[in-house]
Amino acid sequence: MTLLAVRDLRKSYGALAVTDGLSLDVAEGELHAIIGPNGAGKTTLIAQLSGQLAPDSGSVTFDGTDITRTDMASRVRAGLARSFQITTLMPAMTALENVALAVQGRSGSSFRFWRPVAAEAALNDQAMTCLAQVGLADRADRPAAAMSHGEKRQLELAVALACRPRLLLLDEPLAGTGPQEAERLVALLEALKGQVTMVLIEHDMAAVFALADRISVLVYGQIVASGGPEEIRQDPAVRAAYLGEEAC
Ligand SMILES: Nc1ncnc2c1ncn2[C@@H]1O[C@H](COP(=O)(O)OP(=O)(O)OP(=O)(O)O)[C@@H](O)[C@H]1O
Repeated sequence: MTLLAVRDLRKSYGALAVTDGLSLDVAEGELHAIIGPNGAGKTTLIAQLSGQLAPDSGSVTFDGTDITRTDMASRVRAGLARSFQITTLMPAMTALENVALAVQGRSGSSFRFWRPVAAEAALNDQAMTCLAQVGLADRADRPAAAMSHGEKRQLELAVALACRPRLLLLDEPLAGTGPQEAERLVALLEALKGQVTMVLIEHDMAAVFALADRISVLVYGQIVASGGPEEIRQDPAVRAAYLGEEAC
């Protein structure tokens, strides 16, 4: 089943068509990577999918509903969440508190019928589940500011998961991480596969080809190829436009 369908999306800055008639289908359950050279329009596309940026024309449909003109908060409530390059962690708060805040944000007033102590316990339980999902259960009491870069990225993922997304938009999750941190994050994303549909933008090609079920290649604002990792690796147009022989 197609969870996210993008049709003929267009966004220009002056004469520069950054998204140029882009169409894309993301199937429920898959990890769909979007790759492309610098300036191809990947971040601009994610911004339009998350609702941060309005397209000039075209449509975005999520789970059968047209969300092209829906704001970010409504998209998050509908199950479309974005992580990385946007999440701001509260540095002085612990990992648990950061995630609990996100759980509370998603739940709205649903905890108000509980006694305060029980409400806090339920909130923390849910937050702990998200921390455990990203391998940070033993860091629950650590302030975000005291965490390593890689741990912060894991925590951002836990915050995104607290929104219980059906589709997670991941914008360069490995950026700025060292080899060991990157390895841990890749293992984490691998473990999340199947639990949540993911759209991944990532420059680390080894990670992309290891993780993706399908890859779409974005060049000059258009998807020039979509397919499984092997298909994309062998595609002559992709090799010419982007990957380069040394990457194949
Ligand atoms: N607000 C803006 N105003 C004008 N031009 C912009 C704006 N945002 C992006 N651009 C231009 O649009 C093009 C695509 O940018 P975008 O950041 O989406 O590419 P990208 O594929 O994510 O690149 P990278 O891989 O380097 O992150 C670039 O040429 C960029 O300079």
